[in-house]
Amino acid sequence: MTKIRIAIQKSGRLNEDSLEILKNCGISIDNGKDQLKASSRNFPMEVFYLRNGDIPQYLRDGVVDIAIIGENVLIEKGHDIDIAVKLGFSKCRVSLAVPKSVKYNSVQDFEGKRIATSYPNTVKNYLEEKGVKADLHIINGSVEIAPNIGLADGICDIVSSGSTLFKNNLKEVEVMLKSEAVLAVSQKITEERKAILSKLQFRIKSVLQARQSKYVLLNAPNDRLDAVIKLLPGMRSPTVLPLAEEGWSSVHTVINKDKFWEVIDELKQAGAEGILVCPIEKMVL
Ligand SMILES: Nc1ncnc2c1ncn2[C@@H]1O[C@H](COP(=O)(O)OP(=O)(O)OP(=O)(O)O)[C@@H](O)[C@H]1O
Ligand SMILES: O=P(O)(O)OC[C@H]1O[C@H](OP(=O)(O)OP(=O)(O)O)[C@H](O)[C@@H]1O
Ligand SMILES: [Mg+2]
Repeated sequence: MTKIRIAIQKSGRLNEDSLEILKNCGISIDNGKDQLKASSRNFPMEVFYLRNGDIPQYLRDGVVDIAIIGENVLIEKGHDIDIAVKLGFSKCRVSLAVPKSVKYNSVQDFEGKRIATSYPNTVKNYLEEKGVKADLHIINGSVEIAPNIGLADGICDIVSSGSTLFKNNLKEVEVMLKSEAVLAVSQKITEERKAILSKLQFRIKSVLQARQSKYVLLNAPNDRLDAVIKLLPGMRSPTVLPLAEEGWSSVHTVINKDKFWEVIDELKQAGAEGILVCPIEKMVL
């Protein structure tokens, strides 16, 4: 039987969330400790556990068909690789930073300076576009220490909370790109495996939509129903059911989780009571 071959980071920041999203898609993976390859019991899929930085080459060679990888790595090493869907986790940016004490005006300040980074292509392209020439020092980790030990004048690295920059007395001065985990696809994927990919994509979409949404149940007096319903768009329109107590209704709907706290005060003011908010496991539109 044909299986789709997916690359997942062996260990590191993407590993857990990548396995979690497959699990939420109902895909069980037999996973022995220290195994570099595993198969799914209930979906035509083989999983390869690889280093994040090696994955673009595996995709290019067609050794794997798809991968869960940081968009930033594709920008650095995989311009020829397609993105099927953005996965909404491991959000970060790739930025230039300099010591806090340095007075910074513009990207032109990097002219002739030494920049330490693990993302040389990204920095080179960014600076070329701005007409700036700098001297790049490629290092694989602990990049933020470079200015403190006299290795570089500035750095380019991943920033999320900013705490690593802060602890190393650096400040972020240019955001070069924003990134999140994505499902990437090899250009060499066969038609047969594309059919499996489209099944997987359908499941991932349902999981991501569900993660973004909450199921809301509330009670409202019938004479306030119109005002309550106006605040609740729902998937099509809210469900309204009579309560056992005369003159009251129960309203059921789906709300985008980012909007929930905004809407709740308005709902209370409009007369809603006993508001319940529940997670949604899957959502098929
Ligand atoms: N602090 C962070 N916050 C959010 N996302 C991050 C952060 N650091 C890294 N990422 C994202 O997670 C990906 C994996 O990062 P991680 O540090 O685990 O691996 P790595 O050392 O770059 O790769 P490898 O697997 O080759 O060792 C990065 O490419 C980036 O997309
Ligand atoms: O802005 P922050 O929230 O501090 O995150 C940024 C840091 O996270 C990543 O390092 P990681 O912890 O993955 O270590 P690594 O260099 O060993 O990959 C990245 O390389 C930064 O150093
Ligand atoms: Mg890291």
